Amino acid sequence: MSLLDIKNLTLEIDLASGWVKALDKINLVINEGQIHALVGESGSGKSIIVKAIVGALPDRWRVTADRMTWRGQDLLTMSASERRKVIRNDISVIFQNPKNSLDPLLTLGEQIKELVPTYRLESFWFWQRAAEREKIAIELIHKVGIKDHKLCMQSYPHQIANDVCQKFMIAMALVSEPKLIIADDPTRGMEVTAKSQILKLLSRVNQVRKLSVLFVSHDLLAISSMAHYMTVLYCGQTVESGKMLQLRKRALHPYTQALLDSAPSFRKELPPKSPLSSLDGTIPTLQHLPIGCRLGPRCPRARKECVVVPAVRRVHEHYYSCHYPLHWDKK
Ligand SMILES: Nc1ncnc2c1ncn2[C@@H]1O[C@H](COP(=O)(O)OP(=O)(O)OP(=O)(O)O)[C@@H](O)[C@H]1O
Repeated sequence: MSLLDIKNLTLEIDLASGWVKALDKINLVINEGQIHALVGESGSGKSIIVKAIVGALPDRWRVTADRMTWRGQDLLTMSASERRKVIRNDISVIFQNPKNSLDPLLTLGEQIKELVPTYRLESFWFWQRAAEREKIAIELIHKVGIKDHKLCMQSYPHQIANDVCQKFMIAMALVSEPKLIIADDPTRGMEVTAKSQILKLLSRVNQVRKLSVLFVSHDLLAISSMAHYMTVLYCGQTVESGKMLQLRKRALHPYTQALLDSAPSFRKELPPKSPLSSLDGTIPTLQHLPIGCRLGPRCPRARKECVVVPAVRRVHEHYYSCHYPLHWDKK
């Protein structure tokens, strides 16, 4: 059974100009033990999908879906408190800017110890429990590769470097022994070494603990070597999803291909100093969404049929939404 199963998730936002569909029939399935990459340009709706999963959207926004289940339980019909309980027990989220997610007035040690769930404590007396919390926190801090646990635990969020803070967030995410970690662009703005350390850490967590990871990023290159499965978003629509290797080898959607082509490492035949290819134009704002396939105005293969939203098609485990997919030219 899949952990998370989302079918046709639609999110409408009320802007000054009226209601707009920020997410339009999004599909996302995450299986146990899988690293799933959710990829798309800035503004494609990755963060609001994360917020929709954990139920952190403003109440006035309209969320509908044909199916949105967590381990078979329907998230949409659950009461707010039931849903909070499910999320607290099973899902941990790591946000883009780790320092914004921490309390600036508490030391890191105080914050991680507070998160240790009581079921992980064996002692009865509170002073023994405090020591147990400390032990669990230190173990986790070491596990994520922070050597000086004392310095880390005594520091306030503003006193530590961003990459150490992100590793610490991963330690915090592991405290509750979740089934799924959602990492919302955790390496954004980091330099290459720090980025690769965070990626390796998440990959190790996945292998050692069999933990599922939903890795949200606009950086296809960063995650392509670690993710098993990938879903590509464009402007609030799912354009393609499938096994990472399959998508890299034979993408069917022009947008996925454009993303792959814009990453130098996927183009081995590229002569030095030649320009990287990219799609013309930019992602539209919510106020100016094109009708039908939202890639239409930027798509090199667009034809008149593209004013109708393409249905999801399936080839084995590979899903795509395009009237004129690559390699399948209509006569
Ligand atoms: N609170 C909000 N009010 C109005 N529109 C919003 C709000 N939050 C997000 N949006 C809009 O929803 C769309 C998707 O935003 P989202 O932050 O999910 O994109 P993203 O893919 O995560 O981008 P990034 O990679 O930059 O974080 C954008 O057009 C954004 O302007």
